[in-house]
Amino acid sequence: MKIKSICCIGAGYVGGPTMAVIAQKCPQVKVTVVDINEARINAWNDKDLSKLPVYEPGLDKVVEEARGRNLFFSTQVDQAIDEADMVFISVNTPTKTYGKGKGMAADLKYIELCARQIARVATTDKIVVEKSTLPVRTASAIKSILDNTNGKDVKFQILSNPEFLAEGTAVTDLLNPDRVLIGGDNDTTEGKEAIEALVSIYANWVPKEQILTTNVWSSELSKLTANAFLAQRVSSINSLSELCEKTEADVNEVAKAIGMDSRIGSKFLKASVGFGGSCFQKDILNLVYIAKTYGLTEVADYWEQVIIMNDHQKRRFAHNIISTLFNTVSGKKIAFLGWAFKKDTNDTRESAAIYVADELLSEQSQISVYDPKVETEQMYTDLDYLNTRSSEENRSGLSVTQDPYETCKDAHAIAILTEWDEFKTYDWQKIYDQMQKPAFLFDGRGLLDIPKLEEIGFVCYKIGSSNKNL
Ligand SMILES: NC(=O)c1ccc[n+]([C@@H]2O[C@H](COP(=O)([O-])OP(=O)(O)OC[C@H]3O[C@@H](n4cnc5c(N)ncnc54)[C@H](O)[C@@H]3O)[C@@H](O)[C@H]2O)c1
Ligand SMILES: O=c1ccn([C@@H]2O[C@H](COP(=O)(O)OP(=O)(O)O[C@H]3O[C@H](CO)[C@@H](O)[C@H](O)[C@H]3O)[C@@H](O)[C@H]2O)c(=O)[nH]1
Repeated sequence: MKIKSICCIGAGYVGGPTMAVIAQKCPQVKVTVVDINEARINAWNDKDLSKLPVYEPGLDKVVEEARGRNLFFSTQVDQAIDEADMVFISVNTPTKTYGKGKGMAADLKYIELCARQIARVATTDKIVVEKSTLPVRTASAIKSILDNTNGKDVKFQILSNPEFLAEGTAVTDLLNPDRVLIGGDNDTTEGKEAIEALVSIYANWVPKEQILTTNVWSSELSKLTANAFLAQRVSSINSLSELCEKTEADVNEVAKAIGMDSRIGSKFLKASVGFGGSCFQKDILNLVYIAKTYGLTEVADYWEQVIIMNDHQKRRFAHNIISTLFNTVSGKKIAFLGWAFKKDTNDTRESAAIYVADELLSEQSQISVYDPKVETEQMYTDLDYLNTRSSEENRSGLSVTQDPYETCKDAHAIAILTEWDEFKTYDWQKIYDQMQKPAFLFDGRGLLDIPKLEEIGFVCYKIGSSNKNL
């Protein structure tokens, strides 16, 4: 089966970049990305490419090439579904905030709405592709909805095609993926044809040996597993960062030493203020919930520890600032460099910065933030979402500037929350001169040249080293 038209429901951090790359690499396929969020669609259609709703290095070029040729962004969801041979579902699947499984299970209401909408609208056979990250066995629920509510004898095939891109490197990850995973029904001719149809899309730029096909359940579970393993490495090294601080070992040296063992590997061993992002915590909680649902208590507890460690790491960083600043930050200005959950993205979901700010605001500090890509209102939305204090209190406790020197001026301490490269290039002498003394600096990312800063006069804390001067 040759795919001529693709619809993707959800124009977010995954739907937008993924479809832009598919459109760029498959000029013969019409790709329409739809969303109910009109402002987001308008931003995707903005002539000014710096206004795209997702900031990713290189994305503007890909969109520029394909948009209007075979890549379209629209709010006409029904029309795009009906036209398509293949429909990707790439909507959000956040942690449930209500009812059974609150705080753990994935909220699948948006997925179910999509399935019902596809069933209602479809007049021709469709391959429905799960691009969102979903609990294992969700495909059977989607299939049941599609088969039972269409009523027009339309045939549906369900594929699982989880996305492994990381934000900040989305375009290069999509262009050169380690693997593309496609789960489908290998037992039937129709299932095999559907798998082949999706394989042939990716084969336009991904070598065939890197396109892995499995059964649907393995594919769904592999996505949660991959994120759990990655996050586990960060929590593992973060747990040791605390031990390093007590023992005069250096976590970067330890990471390098163990990472040179090819069985361990060197990636994802960077100690930090804690992992953030929209995926790791959500997906591990989901995995824990699934394990609990099957009565697998030990399995659930094992993975939950990754989250417990991460929460500890964020809290520990904030408490360390408070205790170092003579046990009080009340009324003291603390400068935050970075708010995004990692560099090269404007995404702030679950960013460690939010939690560190929340702890410090509870101690009545005055926070000033600079982040090169995050909008001011987003920071307030992030804090308000925690519900710790009123929106007015968040606004009076935290201010935002567009100038890092302004942010750091008169501060008692600077905290590095995101590893933006530009922070390394600042005039640190100038920053030091304009700060309160002692000028404390807390590097939550192991980003800066600490000996050089100490020479200037800063009193530095670096995650995972013994910090003898403090
Ligand atoms: N962000 C990542 O880096 C990443 C990577 C891999 C996988 N994922 C997974 O991909 C999925 C999407 O993540 P995201 O970060 O792109 O989310 P997102 O919140 O950025 O985007 C989701 C979009 O779906 C839209 N939407 C929701 N319901 C809709 C409906 N019924 N009809 C039309 N549009 C609808 C929302 O308006 C939103 O714009 C999640 O399951 C996530 O776990 C995310
Ligand atoms: O050694 C490391 C590596 C990462 N992090 C932090 O971990 C978080 C997540 O980083 P990263 O995984 O690079 O970004 P995400 O965009 O969240 O990507 C993850 O989550 C996506 C959504 O499921 C998956 O598709 C990706 O494969 C997976 O890497 C960030 O806060 C990083 O700062 C560290 O602290 N130390």
